[in-house]
Amino acid sequence: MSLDEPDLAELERRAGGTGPAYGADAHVVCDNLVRIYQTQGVEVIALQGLDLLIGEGEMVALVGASGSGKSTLLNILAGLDVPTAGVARVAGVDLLDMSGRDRLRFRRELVGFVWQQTARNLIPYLSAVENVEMPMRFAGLRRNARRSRALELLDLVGLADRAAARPAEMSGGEQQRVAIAVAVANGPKVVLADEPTGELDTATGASVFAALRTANRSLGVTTVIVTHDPDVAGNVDRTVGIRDGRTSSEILRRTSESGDVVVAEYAVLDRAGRLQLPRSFTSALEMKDRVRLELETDHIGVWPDDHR
Ligand SMILES: Nc1ncnc2c1ncn2[C@@H]1O[C@H](COP(=O)(O)OP(=O)(O)OP(=O)(O)O)[C@@H](O)[C@H]1O
Repeated sequence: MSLDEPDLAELERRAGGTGPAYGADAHVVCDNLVRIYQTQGVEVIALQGLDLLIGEGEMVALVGASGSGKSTLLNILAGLDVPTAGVARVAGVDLLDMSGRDRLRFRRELVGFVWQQTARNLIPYLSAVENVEMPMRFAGLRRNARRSRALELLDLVGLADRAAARPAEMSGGEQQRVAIAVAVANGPKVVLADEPTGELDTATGASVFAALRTANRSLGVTTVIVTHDPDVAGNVDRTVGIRDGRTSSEILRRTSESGDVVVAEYAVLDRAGRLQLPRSFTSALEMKDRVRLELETDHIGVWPDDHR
């Protein structure tokens, strides 16, 4: 047998089709994720086979109309809700196959949260530094180590001088920045933020995004943010659009060689080759039910059905 020829194990692997699994290297994997809610005999399909891969250390925003499934997805990634079918994996942990104890450990050690309601993030009668220390207390870190790490994290989010302030003495933006320090206190692998700037004005919201970005870059923590903020694409690596419980579009932010930030929008092509055309495009050309496709050398043309 020549050296170039595959050996038996390789042939078996190819025959069995057991190549690397979808998203084998990704830090967050959603593969054909389905979540169906049953309320009073009525079924609501909140996620309809959603695919999403997020790399380690990436900062991604999830956007989409109200009811498109963003919070459902975030709650699943947080280990707070269980999908009906599909695969959901975060930092190597399979979220469909976990005991109650594993789930608790996952939520305490591997993920950090920032919620929209500032009051849900912080304990009102504790100072900023005591709030940041709280998760480390649960994790059993000693007092001195806790205090110095908490002060470091407050410095990271630009609040070194507010360590002694209680939540009521801080602005909404400052409270959310403390909440980011709390979320990363125990060194989670992933930070999940649900509308962290939802209650803030644009300028204050920008300071919260900046703090999330600093935490993401300096700690290397994968960051997923649900937001309605229209300017978010300029603040994150990738903006994923969710429509009707599926990923439908992506906006990528890249820095060109000359240092300019280039933002480009793409439609998502799923593994079955399905593409969701933007509603504004299909309605502008009155496309309905079916379209005609033509393969050109470097693109595919899509025309309205001319036999209607
Ligand atoms: N606990 C639940 N029971 C029944 N239906 C639910 C439940 N949670 C969400 N849904 C439904 O699932 C769908 C997706 O909801 P979800 O909250 O994930 O959307 P969203 O994109 O986060 O919306 P918003 O931007 O308004 O928060 C909606 O139709 C919603 O009514």
